[in-house]
Amino acid sequence: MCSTFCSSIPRHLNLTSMMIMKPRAQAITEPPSRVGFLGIGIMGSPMAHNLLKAGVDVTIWNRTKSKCDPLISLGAKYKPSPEEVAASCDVTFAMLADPQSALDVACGKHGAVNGMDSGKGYVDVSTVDGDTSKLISGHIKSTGALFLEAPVSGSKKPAEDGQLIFLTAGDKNLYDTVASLLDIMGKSKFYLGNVGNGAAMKLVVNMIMGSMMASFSEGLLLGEKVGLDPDVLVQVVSQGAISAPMYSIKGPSMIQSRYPTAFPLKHQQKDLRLALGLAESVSQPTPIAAAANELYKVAKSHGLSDQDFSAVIEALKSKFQHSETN
Ligand SMILES: NC(=O)C1=CN([C@@H]2O[C@H](COP(=O)(O)OP(=O)(O)OC[C@H]3O[C@@H](n4cnc5c(N)ncnc54)[C@H](OP(=O)(O)O)[C@@H]3O)[C@@H](O)[C@H]2O)C=CC1
Ligand SMILES: O=CCCC(=O)O
Repeated sequence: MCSTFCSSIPRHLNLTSMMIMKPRAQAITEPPSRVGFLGIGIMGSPMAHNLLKAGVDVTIWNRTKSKCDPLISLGAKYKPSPEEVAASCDVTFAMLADPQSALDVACGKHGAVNGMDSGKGYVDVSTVDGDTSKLISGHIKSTGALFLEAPVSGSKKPAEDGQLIFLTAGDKNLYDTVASLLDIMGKSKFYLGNVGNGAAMKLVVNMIMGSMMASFSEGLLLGEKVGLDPDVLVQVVSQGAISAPMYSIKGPSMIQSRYPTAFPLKHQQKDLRLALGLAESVSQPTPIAAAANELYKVAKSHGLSDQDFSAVIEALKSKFQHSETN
């Protein structure tokens, strides 16, 4: 029985991966007593808030200080640099926009590396490529500290609800140490082995998601042009084999040309770009993701970077198609 089951698991995941569902009880077992959080944006803010609500001693930093104010008023401590946060905490989380900002905050002037030491840990939950993650890991580990990459699946609402999915890789000791913190912020966590595997898993998942949203956008607009009721189309899609929460959650507002930001379009395009780089590195053809990436680039060029990624549908509307060809 086991050999049949085990042989159905991809070989590279078989020995190093495991998924642990969130235990029902939320008890914290020996958590790090002082936790840092760098990057208080759409995701970082609710994640740090959930730690605070669970009674964790949280110290925060954000490039734009004003975004820290609501959490400070709820009891978070504040330090004026990543270095000072890392120096004052046992474990520091980072939720930054992209590879460059993740690198700057970890390794730049007054970066977290300067405050790290043996006995401390750094958990990067930003979505970056494997090479960036390995670079940050190398700098952190050169101080004697431990490193875990832990990008998340799930958006603003799951972050608020403590329902994220952590895709972790790196130091298993640190994974074990922060497990109870991940359980506060998420509903499940995967440990995937060496640094780079968490980033790769995240990029593959978001590559699929970006293409799905682009395809959904085409379907909505085609349906509308041939006279179908878009609300009924969303219902039909939501009940069949291609049903995905994303369609029923985003569809109704897309029909009204509204894109309240949960996952910024610029970050989805960044993830497609990084996923295409990953595919290139192993000569894997990804023509659908490449076409989707072009669409997100068009949307960005029309000022939609900070809208939700569902705004990619705008890039398919005739006003934008015409301006592209004129
Ligand atoms: N939103 C979502 O649904 C999800 C996002 N992600 C990923 O999580 C990460 C954060 O996303 P999200 O919270 O949505 O994004 P936001 O744009 O809301 O937050 C980005 C954060 O990065 C900081 N930042 C950006 N550039 C720099 C820089 N040069 N130096 C220092 N700090 C910088 C921002 O600081 P400042 O406030 O000063 O601009 C902010 O704290 C991204 O990697 C994204 O791909 C993953 C899962 C879901
Ligand atoms: O990186 C963003 C992912 C958003 C989601 O998983 O819903």
